[in-house]
Amino acid sequence: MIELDGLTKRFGAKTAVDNLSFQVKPGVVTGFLGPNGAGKSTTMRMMLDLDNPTSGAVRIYGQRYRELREPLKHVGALLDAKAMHGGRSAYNNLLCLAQSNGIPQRRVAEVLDLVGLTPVAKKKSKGFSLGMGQRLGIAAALLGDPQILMFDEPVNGLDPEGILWIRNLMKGLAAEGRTIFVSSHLMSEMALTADHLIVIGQGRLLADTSMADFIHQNSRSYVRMRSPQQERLKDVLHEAGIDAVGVPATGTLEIDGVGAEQLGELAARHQIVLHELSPQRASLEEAFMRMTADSVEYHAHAPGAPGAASDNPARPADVPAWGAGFDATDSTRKGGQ
Ligand SMILES: Nc1ncnc2c1ncn2[C@@H]1O[C@H](COP(=O)(O)OP(=O)(O)OP(=O)(O)O)[C@@H](O)[C@H]1O
Repeated sequence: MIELDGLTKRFGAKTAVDNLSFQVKPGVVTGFLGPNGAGKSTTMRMMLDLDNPTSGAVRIYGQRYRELREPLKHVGALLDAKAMHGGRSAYNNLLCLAQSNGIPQRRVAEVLDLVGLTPVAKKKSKGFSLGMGQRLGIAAALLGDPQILMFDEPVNGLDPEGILWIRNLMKGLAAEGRTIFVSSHLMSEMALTADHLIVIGQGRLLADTSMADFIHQNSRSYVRMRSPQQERLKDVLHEAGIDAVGVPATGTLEIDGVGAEQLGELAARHQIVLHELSPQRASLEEAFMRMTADSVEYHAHAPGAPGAASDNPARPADVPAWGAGFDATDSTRKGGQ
């Protein structure tokens, strides 16, 4: 269990983290989300005592991180995969960490095997690719077999097989009763991995809720209809007092607040052929963009970019335009740090 109580961090006039209070509980994967500059990394650094809070506190098992004896046995963290000593081999990097934390040497080979780096264990880590560096960082986090694991952008640079591997690893570790806290910009990945979400914007807590509730509360669900008799269908819906919004790009109608069953039966009564009748479940990305729209500091202004279009009411025009490009551009940026 990790507890944050009124955690605040100011850099001069800038309040990076603003009175954050939440708990990260064991047995589930907790995702940590927020737009660029929201304060995620600063929060994680304070959790690990790498930065001092301006006020407030973080408690891990009721103690500060720096008060933990042999901390790697309690908390494993991947914050910056480049933190390794580049001139040392993967094996020696982990061996140094193990020795300074009273961890048996045999554990080094175990974690290298676990992350798939055994074949390059003797190679200097400065020659590692981004993905190999991530795996080495994850190996370091796992070294002390800790109950708490914190990962900042763990899938950054990993190939699809690596992404699947870390997803299953995190879920497996949570199923063992460990506390898993993970930040990522990859919304689709977060939706598959996290059970619970902490969302921050401009340093402040925006949500502390289950994944299902977050999506439910922050997004619109609707039914999509497509028919070769679109105009007739529109008229029938209109006569029934049902508002339908046309989406020219897809040639579909979108209907809020009426179930697919009712719409299907209405169409059938009027002998209208349907080519599509599908309830739309909102994505985490959409819910996230709706919730954080007001707290995004760095807006992209790409004319015509996905998300800027106003023809789809599921993604309103006031939502920032970094929609589909967000994952890719941001993980690249992170990787360049
Ligand atoms: N050492 C520092 N000195 C001054 N300002 C800082 C420092 N570290 C972070 N900040 C500022 O604090 C805010 C929060 O930054 P932080 O890196 O924690 O955000 P983040 O949510 O991790 O962002 P991203 O998703 O872009 O990595 C930003 O405005 C950042 O510029």
